[in-house]
Amino acid sequence: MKLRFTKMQGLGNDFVVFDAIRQRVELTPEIIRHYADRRFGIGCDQLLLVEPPRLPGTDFHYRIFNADGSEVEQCGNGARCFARFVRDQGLTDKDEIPVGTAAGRIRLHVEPDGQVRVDMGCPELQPERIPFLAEAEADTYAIEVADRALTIGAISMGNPHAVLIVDDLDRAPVAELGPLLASHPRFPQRVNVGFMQILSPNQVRLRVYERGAGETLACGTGACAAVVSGQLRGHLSSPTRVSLPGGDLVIEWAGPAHSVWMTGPATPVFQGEIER
Ligand SMILES: N[C@@H](CCC[C@H](N)C(=O)O)C(=O)O
Repeated sequence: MKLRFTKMQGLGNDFVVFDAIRQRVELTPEIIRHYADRRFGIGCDQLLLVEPPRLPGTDFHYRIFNADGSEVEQCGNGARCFARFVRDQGLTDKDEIPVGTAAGRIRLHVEPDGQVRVDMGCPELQPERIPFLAEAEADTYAIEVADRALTIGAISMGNPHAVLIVDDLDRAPVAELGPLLASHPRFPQRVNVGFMQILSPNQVRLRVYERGAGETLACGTGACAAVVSGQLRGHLSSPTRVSLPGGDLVIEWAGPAHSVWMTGPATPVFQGEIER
């Protein structure tokens, strides 16, 4: 028996997407790691499952798994690919699609030019809800990593993010500090680590070392978290263009208690079948 899948990408952050409404998809961490493997499997940063709705007022449920097999709460580039997938597969003809994830509800808007605009919900800043071990909520936190004193922003977009500001993104120690921060004991569920260079109040450059996937070409929730952190620190104003190695996203945020909006592309790459 074979399983049908679609390979998709959002700014080079790539996904294997399964329709789990019209076919039975059984996954274990080991199977996910196999499908995600770029040599022995299909290859992806994350695997996405399209399921029937679970939350009232939603049309679908959306599950996300990192390449290491871990299930996560949220994925921004994946959300845009999800919207494109359910329309391309004839699962909906709506332009506005309410979807449930492990982090709650998100709303996907397919624009006339094919870009997808996503209401990613409100950022969570309380340390215990990120989760991050800290005495009290703050815009920045001091943290020690490999004998270095760093300053980070800590934010949840449904999934946890640490954001560092750097002077020169090309020389940022992503490969060195990314894995150390991603598994830092103050982040009990690990964390995605963003390195942001500020070019102007409305433009930044960003690289993200993702929990469970390593450095990717783009991270949608990472872009949202970076802009929230930049605004909280007084460096940015809305909207902000975020230039990632794989391309640009536009992020809008009107401040605390408001949703973060993300706009960007979603592209199918190919369809295939794989042995179950
Ligand atoms: N690439 C994603 C985020 C995927 C999940 C993340 N690695 C995590 O573990 O939280 C995005 O575009 O947001």
